[in-house]
Amino acid sequence: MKILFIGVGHMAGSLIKGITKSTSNKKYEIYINNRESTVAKAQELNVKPLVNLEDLQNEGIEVIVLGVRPAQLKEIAIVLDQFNLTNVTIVSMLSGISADKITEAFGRHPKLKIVRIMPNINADITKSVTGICANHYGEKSIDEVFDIFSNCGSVEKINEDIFSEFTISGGCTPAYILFFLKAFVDAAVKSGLEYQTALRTIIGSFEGTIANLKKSSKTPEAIIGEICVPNGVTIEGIKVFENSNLEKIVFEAFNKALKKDKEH
Ligand SMILES: NC(=O)C1=CN([C@@H]2O[C@H](COP(=O)(O)OP(=O)(O)OC[C@H]3O[C@@H](n4cnc5c(N)ncnc54)[C@H](OP(=O)(O)O)[C@@H]3O)[C@@H](O)[C@H]2O)C=CC1
Ligand SMILES: O=C(O)[C@@H]1CCC=N1
Repeated sequence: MKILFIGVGHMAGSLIKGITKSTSNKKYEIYINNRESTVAKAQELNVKPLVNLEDLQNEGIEVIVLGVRPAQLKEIAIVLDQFNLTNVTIVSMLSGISADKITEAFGRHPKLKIVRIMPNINADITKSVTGICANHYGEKSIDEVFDIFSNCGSVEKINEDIFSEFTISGGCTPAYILFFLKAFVDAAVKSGLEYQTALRTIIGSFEGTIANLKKSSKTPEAIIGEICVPNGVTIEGIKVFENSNLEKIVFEAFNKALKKDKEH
């Protein structure tokens, strides 16, 4: 299957690395277009450059993955709309842009097959959690698109009416988790730990805790209870989180991002 990625920045680059890393049977032929840097990026990622988008028909491209920013959809849709896209599936990773809005942008193709995905930046190490949904015409292609992105981690079918909520939960949380992790590293460094030691220690603690939670049947609250020795040390930090209403802060951050996603 021939797949063309248009717009190869952080997210599409991570997805391409994930797909090329885990596809052992050479099932996919990956092409990219990233304006002037098409050839250089193709070399870097070891995929094929498609410098002129007019060649997409001659090359027999079956799936076009849009990796541009939401604000760049219109300019790319105008270009693609000139071609016959009857046998092409458009895959969009654009946050907040509904399948209907994508169809609107492609004015000449009212029956465009559209599949939306919401991956995260961990795709290159095949650890993305990717949401997927399709419009009516794209339903026929959803399973093959599901298979493509299964090479980047797990994939969840999500109703489009809850796609924004998935976006914050799966797409944004890597940044929020790293923000939290960094705050701990900074605190440890301020307390006197050397930076690399602090980073190694906090990363190790995150990794171990997540692995433990995954294999355990216990809830996060139960494990917190086991760590907080009565009258011990950990509980003092938990009290600060509780008194500063950290949960409310997280809820507000989640909902602020959600509102923005729904505003598009
Ligand atoms: N970053 C993330 O973690 C996630 C991002 N997403 C979604 O992925 C999309 C891309 O995000 P991200 O990778 O972070 O953004 P980037 O800005 O890193 O990547 C966008 C890329 O598109 C290229 N581009 C822009 N216009 C065109 C065009 N007309 N033709 C060809 N290439 C073009 C840019 O090239 P140039 O360098 O020349 O400007 C750039 O390389 C967004 O829609 C976002 O919502 C989804 C989930 C997670
Ligand atoms: O910040 C963004 O808009 C994108 C969508 C999900 C993660 N990054």
